Amino acid sequence: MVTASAPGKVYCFGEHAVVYGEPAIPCAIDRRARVTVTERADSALRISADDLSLEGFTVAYDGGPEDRPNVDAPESLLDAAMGYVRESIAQVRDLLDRPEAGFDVEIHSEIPLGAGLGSSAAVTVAAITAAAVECGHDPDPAIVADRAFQVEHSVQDGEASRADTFCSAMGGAVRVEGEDCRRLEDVPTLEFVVGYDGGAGDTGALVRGVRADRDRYDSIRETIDTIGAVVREGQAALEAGDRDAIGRCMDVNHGLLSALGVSARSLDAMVWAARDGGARGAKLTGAGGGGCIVALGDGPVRRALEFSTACEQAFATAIDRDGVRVEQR
Ligand SMILES: Nc1ncnc2c1ncn2[C@@H]1O[C@H](COP(=O)(O)OP(=O)(O)O)[C@@H](O)[C@H]1O
Ligand SMILES: C[C@@](O)(CCOP(=O)(O)O)CC(=O)O
Ligand SMILES: [Mg+2]
Repeated sequence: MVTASAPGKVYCFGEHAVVYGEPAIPCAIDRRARVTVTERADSALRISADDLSLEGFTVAYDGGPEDRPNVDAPESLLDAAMGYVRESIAQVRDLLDRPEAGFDVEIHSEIPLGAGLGSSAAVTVAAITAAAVECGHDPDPAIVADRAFQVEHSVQDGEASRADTFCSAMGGAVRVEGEDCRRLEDVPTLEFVVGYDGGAGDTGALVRGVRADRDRYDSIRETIDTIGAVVREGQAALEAGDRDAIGRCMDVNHGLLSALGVSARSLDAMVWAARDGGARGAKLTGAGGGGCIVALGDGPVRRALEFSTACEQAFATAIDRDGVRVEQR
């Protein structure tokens, strides 16, 4: 039995535009998904996920060619909920050339689902690591990041960048531009507050919507280019430790994400509540549509968010310098 954990993330800058080759800078945060994997004597896959918004359930796949789950829930719901774990196991079977390997997989996560904090990447990175280590193979985090990207790419119908998965595997602040992924070592300790509206967005659908508009409108292509320019300014601000400049870039980035159509009334309300509470900058994080915002600030910002009717939960968080970790083997 092996347990691995991997962090969620916030985007300082660059979500959505990163899908089209612009740079992005996500930061790992101190909220983790923990996945425990035990190899089975047969080739079945049994997944237990008690934090799922569908109230938590266990599904078992028989591992045969049909490979259908044995629980009574609509297939589309199960596929959406379990796709990341099934594909993670498929990647490990491929990596280790063990197509018949069977596993019990148990997931516990502190990261709200579909809220822009990268729960899917964290679950995927932790599941791949735990399953590989359980089979006696200690994978390099860069290999895990690449395999986890393949998972997100396939589950999200080809609509994924390497940003979330690389960040979760490596930890810290990272910069991703196409295939070029690296850690940023000179980023100061930043105090973030996350505001969560209790809702979620559909990452695949939101990315497809932006892509359709980008194919149709020059203004959307230019907005995406401009997000790239903001990320470059934001990187310089981060490396200089200039919090006012970092905050300004976050504010501009939020405006540009609104222009792409991926914000929401609740996200805008939380962004303004955070700014009213003294945040140096605030923006939505992740795919948008609902879920979380990230603000640069501390206690007063958290309290301002708690008073906002749009906000269901607010918490302080910090950059987690650790990426994926084997917790128990
Ligand atoms: N605790 C969990 N247990 C099982 N699956 C999870 C868990 N957390 C996340 N997932 C998977 O990730 C999906 C959410 O990913 P996504 O829409 O990309 O949003 P985000 O990555 O921003 O949280 C969930 O629908 C589910 O498939
Ligand atoms: C919109 C996007 O840039 C980030 C999605 O982040 P999240 O899954 O909402 O946490 C998509 C991607 O980079 O794969
Ligand atoms: Mg995701």
